[in-house]
Amino acid sequence: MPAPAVEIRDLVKRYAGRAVVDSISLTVPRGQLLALLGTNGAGKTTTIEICEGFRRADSGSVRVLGLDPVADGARLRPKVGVMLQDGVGGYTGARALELLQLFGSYAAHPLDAVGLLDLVDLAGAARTPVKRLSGGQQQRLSLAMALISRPELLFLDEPTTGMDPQARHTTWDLIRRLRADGVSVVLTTHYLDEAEELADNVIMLHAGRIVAEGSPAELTRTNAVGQVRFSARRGLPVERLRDALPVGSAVTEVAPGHYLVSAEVTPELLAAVTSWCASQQVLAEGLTVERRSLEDVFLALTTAEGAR
Ligand SMILES: Nc1ncnc2c1ncn2[C@@H]1O[C@H](COP(=O)(O)OP(=O)(O)OP(=O)(O)O)[C@@H](O)[C@H]1O
Repeated sequence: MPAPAVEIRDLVKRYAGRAVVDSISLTVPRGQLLALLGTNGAGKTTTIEICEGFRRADSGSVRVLGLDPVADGARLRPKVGVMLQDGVGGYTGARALELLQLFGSYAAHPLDAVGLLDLVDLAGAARTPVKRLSGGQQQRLSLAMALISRPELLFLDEPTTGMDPQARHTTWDLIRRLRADGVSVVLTTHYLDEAEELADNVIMLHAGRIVAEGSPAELTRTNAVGQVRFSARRGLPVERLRDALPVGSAVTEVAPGHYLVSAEVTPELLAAVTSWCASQQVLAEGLTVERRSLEDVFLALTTAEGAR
């Protein structure tokens, strides 16, 4: 069995005595995509830059494709693609295609630079100096630079920040294709829909610690209470409806004739709401179900943590 793509145990990184990564452990199995979510300054970039060998840990162990990112850096680099937050920062004088070809020249079996530029929708900008590319175009070039060496593992630091919606969707499709080809991916993002769309697993970081982890479905199921709304005549006895629902449900008349049920949303819950209404000769109109998104879970967890 090959070693996991990434294996981190009890990782600690301190600046001026303050732990900005505070005893984090995680594993990314081969071929999977992990999304690291977190508030600003949560420690996402620090964690992945330690995995990339750009920063050193104060304690804990980090193995990337079974190797030590610092001691085995020379063996690891050809296997790993890295997209930094400011990926083309140092190369603004070069033209897009030239820069990509330069990166390809470092790799043993590079992808074709022209084809790759096309894949990230930059064929028309091949001869444009990098400094004249828009922010979103620079991001796409930076992604191509991470891909040209055919990496086994990709680190993408906020890959779609600054992209327009169309470019984001193109990038998501590309990431999905890479993942389908067996490439392992670790990405950081502030876009919770991005994590929900792409990730096998999500880790939420706050102030250097993991506050939640699981698949997007697990996180939204286990950490979230959903909502059911409906309209009916005013003044229904909400306590009696609540008593007919699973323990932990709450029912309020939020405005005259408008009702809100907060509970874990299951088929049984909906059946219980509608059958109670039927028993009262009440027609529940405009019944809607709102499942909590990853964003709701994230806000709830980080707000609660922040308040401690
Ligand atoms: N070289 C450094 N020296 C001192 N403090 C640093 C250094 N690098 C990062 N930090 C601090 O470490 C903390 C974590 O930063 P990091 O960049 O890892 O967070 P992040 O989760 O990637 O944040 P963002 O979402 O804002 O990019 C921050 O408080 C940051 O100010």
